[in-house]
Amino acid sequence: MKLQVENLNYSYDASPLVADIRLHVKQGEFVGLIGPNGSGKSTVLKNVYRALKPDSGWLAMDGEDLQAMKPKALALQMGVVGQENTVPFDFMVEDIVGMGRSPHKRLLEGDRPEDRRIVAAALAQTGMAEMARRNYRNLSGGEKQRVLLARALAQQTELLIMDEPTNHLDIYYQLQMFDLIQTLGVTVLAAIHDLNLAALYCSRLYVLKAGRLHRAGTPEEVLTPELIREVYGITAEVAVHPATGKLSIAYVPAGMAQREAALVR
Ligand SMILES: Nc1ncnc2c1ncn2[C@@H]1O[C@H](COP(=O)(O)OP(=O)(O)OP(=O)(O)O)[C@@H](O)[C@H]1O
Repeated sequence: MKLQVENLNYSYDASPLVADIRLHVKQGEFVGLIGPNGSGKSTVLKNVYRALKPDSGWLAMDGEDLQAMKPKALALQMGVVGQENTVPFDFMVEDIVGMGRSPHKRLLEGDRPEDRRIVAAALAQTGMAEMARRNYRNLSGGEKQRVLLARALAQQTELLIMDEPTNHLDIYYQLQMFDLIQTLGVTVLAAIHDLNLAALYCSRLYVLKAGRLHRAGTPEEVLTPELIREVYGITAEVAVHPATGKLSIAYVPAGMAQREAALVR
């Protein structure tokens, strides 16, 4: 399943918030969307998963116009792990994960043994099996995030759109979640804040700055100290880590850099 976004423009009010966004995710690719707070990552993703309607632009999955797709057809092909993780009612964890099966069922059809098996597998894969009967509302932020991933896994789509899917997770579950997603071999577009995680898992990155695409390329092409300074305004050292063979980024706080400079003088 490939995803194409061409010349996406979106504004919440009169001034354009994201403009001329063009991004492509090839079949099976894990692509990251990075950029500072407020740069428009969620806005782009919301246009992709149709929580927002583009002012203009063309978005497609395998060449099929996303905006013209019926909701059920879309839900069979695109799973979403969004930032918003509140639910209005008292649902049990397994109920929420079970919602991932609804696009696969006919109207009012109950759970089939296959659905129960898939839900149980998704709960096990995300380490939530023992909390299956807990009230979702009483979970921690990280546990909720794992439930929402489990729901997306139960949906069994070929494309996953994820908005900061690991921001509440401890480091074990951050790695476990991305490892798991990688082994699924599905196509992924994910907004990611942690540049080290992005470097570990993404084959390509798109960098947003103030609603515009600032750079695109492999982590090695994109995550240079110069770009990190341009986009985030901080000093960073970037090296290939011998243990992973991937880029590793160390941030140098401004105060520390000044003290170092003073010592050298
Ligand atoms: N419903 C809305 N109405 C008006 N402005 C909005 C709305 N939602 C978001 N914005 C603004 O749009 C800008 C981009 O927000 P967005 O959530 O897309 O950024 P982001 O890159 O995902 O940020 P973060 O890293 O903080 O999650 C922000 O300045 C935000 O305040």
